[in-house]
Amino acid sequence: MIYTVTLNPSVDYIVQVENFELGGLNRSVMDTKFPGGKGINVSRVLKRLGVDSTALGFLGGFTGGYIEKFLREEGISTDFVHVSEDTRINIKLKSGVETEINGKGPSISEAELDKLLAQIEKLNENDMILFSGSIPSSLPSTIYVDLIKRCQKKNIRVIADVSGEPLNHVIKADPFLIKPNHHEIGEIFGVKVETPEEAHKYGSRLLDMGVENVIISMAEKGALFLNQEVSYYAVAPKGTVKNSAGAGDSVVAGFMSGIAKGKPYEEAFALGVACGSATAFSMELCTKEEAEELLKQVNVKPL
Ligand SMILES: Nc1ncnc2c1ncn2[C@@H]1O[C@H](COP(=O)(O)OP(=O)(O)O)[C@@H](O)[C@H]1O
Ligand SMILES: O=P(O)(O)OC[C@H]1O[C@](O)(COP(=O)(O)O)[C@@H](O)[C@@H]1O
Repeated sequence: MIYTVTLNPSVDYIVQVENFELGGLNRSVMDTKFPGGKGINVSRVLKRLGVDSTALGFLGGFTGGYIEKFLREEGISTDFVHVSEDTRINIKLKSGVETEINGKGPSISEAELDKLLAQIEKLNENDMILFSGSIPSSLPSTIYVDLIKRCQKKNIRVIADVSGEPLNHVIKADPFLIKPNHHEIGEIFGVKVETPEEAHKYGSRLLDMGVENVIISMAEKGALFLNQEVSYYAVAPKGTVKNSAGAGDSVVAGFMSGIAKGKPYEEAFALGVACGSATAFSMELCTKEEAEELLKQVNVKPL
């Protein structure tokens, strides 16, 4: 079974304003909301690709209730720990450019965390688990390392999509796969990463530190896949961006679905890139049909 863990889910409030004026009264020309948070997006895209997963993490309040109901209506299996504070709302403001305000999220008590740890203890060797997204402020930045180690003791394959300080910890915990974007990998090494060649250079350093596989996504420039045996680069398909929130999560979902179906890394990676771009070109997460259509344009080359 595949498990996705979202410690800090969100309701994503997507609002479009023409000529946004800071400090003024702005009225939206379009607004909508979706369940969000990285693992949740991955579970939703996996479902569309025909792969089942169970979504874990913390949900609370009316926002948490909305997410849980939405996921169940999509046929996604969920087993969230219910917490006393409300799940956050993240604002995705579109006005020519995309601006995001992500909330800090509810605080998680020790008893609530213990419930998640007990769920992890029940997982089995053939399971695959994704840890992704920010960490609620009441939990330590090393929490993912603790969770990863518990999974590794059971030989569970661990994928992590995290950023900032938690990423610095996770890269030392020998995960099966991480998926930083080019800004996030640049932050690890205190450099700017702008070209596939630069991404390759710093991705290789992560492999030397013990990470088994690395996908570095580079928005409109596409993505790289690296491990000790191969390095691939895929240029992103061309199209008009409607809402890029969830594009990175879709790369992870496409790749995980390929792995779950026993495809070689090269194919799983190509599907990941197609899913990422298909999500960027739609208001919501990509459908299977949209991803398969774009897959025809994804050309994976050795780098
Ligand atoms: N402007 C774009 N044009 C085409 N594809 C895009 C664009 N933005 C994102 N993508 C696709 O989505 C993937 C993930 O995007 P990226 O912005 O790097 O991830 P994240 O959301 O994690 O920051 C890219 O590898 C690419 O396939
Ligand atoms: O946990 P974080 O880092 O605040 O990110 C949460 C946000 O990221 C998303 O999961 C989208 O992530 P990506 O654009 O990286 O795929 C949103 O749904 C959510 O609002």
